[in-house]
Amino acid sequence: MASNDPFDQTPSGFPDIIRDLHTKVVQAQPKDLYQFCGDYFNHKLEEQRAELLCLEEMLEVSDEEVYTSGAEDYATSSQHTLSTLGDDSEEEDIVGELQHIPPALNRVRRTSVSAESMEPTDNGEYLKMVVEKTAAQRERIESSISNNFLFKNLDEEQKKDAVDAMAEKKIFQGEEVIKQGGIGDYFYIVESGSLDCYVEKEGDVEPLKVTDFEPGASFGELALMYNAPRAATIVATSDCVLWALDRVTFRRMLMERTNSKRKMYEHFLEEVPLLASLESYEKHKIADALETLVFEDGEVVIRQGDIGQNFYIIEAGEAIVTKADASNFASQISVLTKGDYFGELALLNNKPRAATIVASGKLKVVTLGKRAFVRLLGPVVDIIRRNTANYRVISRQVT
Ligand SMILES: Nc1ncnc2c1ncn2[C@@H]1O[C@@H]2COP(=O)(O)O[C@H]2[C@H]1O
Repeated sequence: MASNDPFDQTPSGFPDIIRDLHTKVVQAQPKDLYQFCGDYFNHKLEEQRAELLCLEEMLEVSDEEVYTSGAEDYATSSQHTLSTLGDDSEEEDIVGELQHIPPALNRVRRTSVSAESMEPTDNGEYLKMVVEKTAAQRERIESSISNNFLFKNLDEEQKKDAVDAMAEKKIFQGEEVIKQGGIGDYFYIVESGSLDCYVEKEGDVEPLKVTDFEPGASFGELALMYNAPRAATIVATSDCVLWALDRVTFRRMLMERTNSKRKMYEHFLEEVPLLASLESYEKHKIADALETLVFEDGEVVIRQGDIGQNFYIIEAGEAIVTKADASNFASQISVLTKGDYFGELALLNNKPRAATIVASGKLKVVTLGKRAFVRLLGPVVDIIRRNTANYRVISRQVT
């Protein structure tokens, strides 16, 4: 007779997982149990993903490719695994292991990777992903990431790790790179081509295009950051070259900073009137690109007549706007406070700065470069243009 005890259905392996977690909990005595358990499972998922990526790629490439390329890299961490590849029974074990991967995880995307290894760090704490590539490919990645805000504050060593870990992915027009609801495997940077991003909400007749991506843009971070299903579908609108960064490297290198920047600016950006019509995801992308600057009382932020490259929003404090007439007589036009913006005219019309802005007391601003201004504030440029009409009125009053 079939047992009614639900614990009889416990999948094999589960008690071991719980026992291991239990041991770790007893050792760490965490204050926040849910967070600790969440972190534990995330870590396990990352380890599993890293191993699977490595195993899959090794099974795909020929032995010759594996042994000849990056032999140094394999010498330590992967030697025992590689040395088993020639042995049929061991290879079956590896294949068997892969077959136990949940089907969606098993659908790891193919890249034009010739060989890939996981390299132990000096302190042996984690493994680094190394995807073989040519000097020309490295140069192309370096140039692509130099256009991307998330990579801006990495030190040289971290940049090298990122370049090592990236894999080139060629996409044809019409191809779907990410499917909403799918599992997050890679974070992507666009080297060339363009892609559209669609979100389908429950009850929608069809997916809605929410944004598009051009060279220098990146996408695919959400599922990796939050261990959530893919939040959007991304389709190439032309042939594209993308650089794919695996989930483990992304989380180790970029997640913390991205997360903390988005959190840091979240509240402030919600309160900026100019950005009120933007979706919260668009505000997150703005947060990625923002830099905070602090000016002391009397310091000039922008000077009339200079060539300007930046756009500013006031985070705290006040700024005084003055404009000089033809005889160089300066009059105060207005006072800007928290949430107000300035510096847009020079970016919109490629002309020198039309006024001088000076800090009145301590002034904290966030700034966006011209490229980010164009890319991220595109949806509100009409509002900005409409607002500039006011300046013309003010400037007529002054002159
Ligand atoms: N409005 C949006 N909502 C959700 N994701 C978006 C949106 N616009 C762009 N995206 C990107 O689309 C990606 C789909 O995969 P991810 O959920 O991993 O990460 C998502 C974001 O990088």
